[in-house]
Amino acid sequence: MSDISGDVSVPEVGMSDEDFAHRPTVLREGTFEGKVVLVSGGGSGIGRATAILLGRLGARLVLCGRDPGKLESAAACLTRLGADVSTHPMSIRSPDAVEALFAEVVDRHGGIDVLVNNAGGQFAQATIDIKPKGWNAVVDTNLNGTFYMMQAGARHWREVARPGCIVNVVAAIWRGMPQVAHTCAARAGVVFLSKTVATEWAPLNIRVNCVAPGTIRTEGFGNYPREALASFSQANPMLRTGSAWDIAEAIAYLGSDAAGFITGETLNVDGGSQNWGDPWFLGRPEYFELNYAEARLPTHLKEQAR
Ligand SMILES: CCCCCCCCCCC/C=C/C(=O)SCCNC(=O)CCNC(=O)[C@H](O)C(C)(C)COP(=O)(O)OP(=O)(O)OC[C@H]1O[C@@H](n2cnc3c(N)ncnc32)[C@H](O)[C@@H]1OP(=O)(O)O
Ligand SMILES: NC(=O)C1=CN([C@@H]2O[C@H](COP(=O)(O)OP(=O)(O)OC[C@H]3O[C@@H](n4cnc5c(N)ncnc54)[C@H](OP(=O)(O)O)[C@@H]3O)[C@@H](O)[C@H]2O)C=CC1
Repeated sequence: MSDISGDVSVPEVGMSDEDFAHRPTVLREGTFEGKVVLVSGGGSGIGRATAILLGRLGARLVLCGRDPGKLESAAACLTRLGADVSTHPMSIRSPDAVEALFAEVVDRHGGIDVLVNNAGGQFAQATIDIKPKGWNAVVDTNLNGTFYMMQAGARHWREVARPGCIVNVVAAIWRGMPQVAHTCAARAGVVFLSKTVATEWAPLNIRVNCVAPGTIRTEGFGNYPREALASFSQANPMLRTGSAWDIAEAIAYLGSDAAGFITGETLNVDGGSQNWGDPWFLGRPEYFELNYAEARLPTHLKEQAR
């Protein structure tokens, strides 16, 4: 599949395992040799691409997520590529499940070197309509779940007195994200949690950074209506979506020794969405049409225009 969709209507979804297995990378073979890397949400999309890239670079992989089938399928691919991999079905929303995960991984692999907190997700809804249960589900996954994983990682590294590294996948939230306010708030929480613990945990030799993707074509796109997908290609000045590989390479960089003096940072991999463009998760409301005529202006703006 081409890197540039060239189609500003609806982007194609996803690169294949075959692409991930063979795509050239600037990262040196053996960069992660001897390292154990835990990737949450490693069964699909960005997490899967990251696991395959790191596996190619020598990492031993630990994949977690809720769906055992997705994890097994990713593990089969990694095994074919010669990587050592274990899978752990669980939800990051359960602090007990997170604790059990770390115990299992330490038991099986002897420890963890890099933690990639990629698991997450949301649903699109106007903020005014979000119910408490929906708000809590999204905050619980993206903020609380990520916190449990980060804290478990830090406790592990403190206990074994070994250096650690955390890379959190957030989103390019810097101008707000209409129609997904819950995830915007949760990701902002993760960014500032990361900045905070980057300082608190520096004495433990733990680095903490984030990668903020713009619109990246993955299986996750299947959760959004066609109108949203059309806007995803128009959410940045490059007028295209990114690939899971774009994010995997950024995660690999921040997780490697090449980024040894970087902590508390957020790397945007978003095609410039901070500067121009806007994704609409339910489609663009009429109010925000760019070529509106005065006749379509809402009453308060018509009055101002007179
Ligand atoms: C301005 C410049 C910006 C630049 C660019 C910024 C970057 C843009 C980002 C681009 C696009 C992002 C894409 C992705 O993130 S792809 C990854 C997507 N994957 C997912 O989102 C996973 C799918 N989602 C979920 O699994 C769920 O949403 C959820 C996270 C909530 C899972 O939790 P849980 O399993 O507990 O959820 P439930 O299904 O039980 O639902 C709980 C309650 O949540 C409410 N809800 C859930 N779904 C919906 C919906 N579709 N609509 C409305 N409400 C929903 C509801 O209250 C549920 O409870 P009830 O069912 O009892 O009512
Ligand atoms: N694609 C994009 O445009 C963007 C994506 N992101 C974020 O990047 C991350 C990866 O998304 P992407 O690869 O695109 O989409 P996916 O939907 O493929 O990935 C989300 C992953 O998170 C896992 N997950 C969700 N909830 C939980 C949970 N409670 N416990 C454990 N695992 C969980 C899912 O696995 P399972 O279902 O098996 O639990 C899945 O593998 C997400 O956090 C997403 O929100 C951010 C900005 C843009």
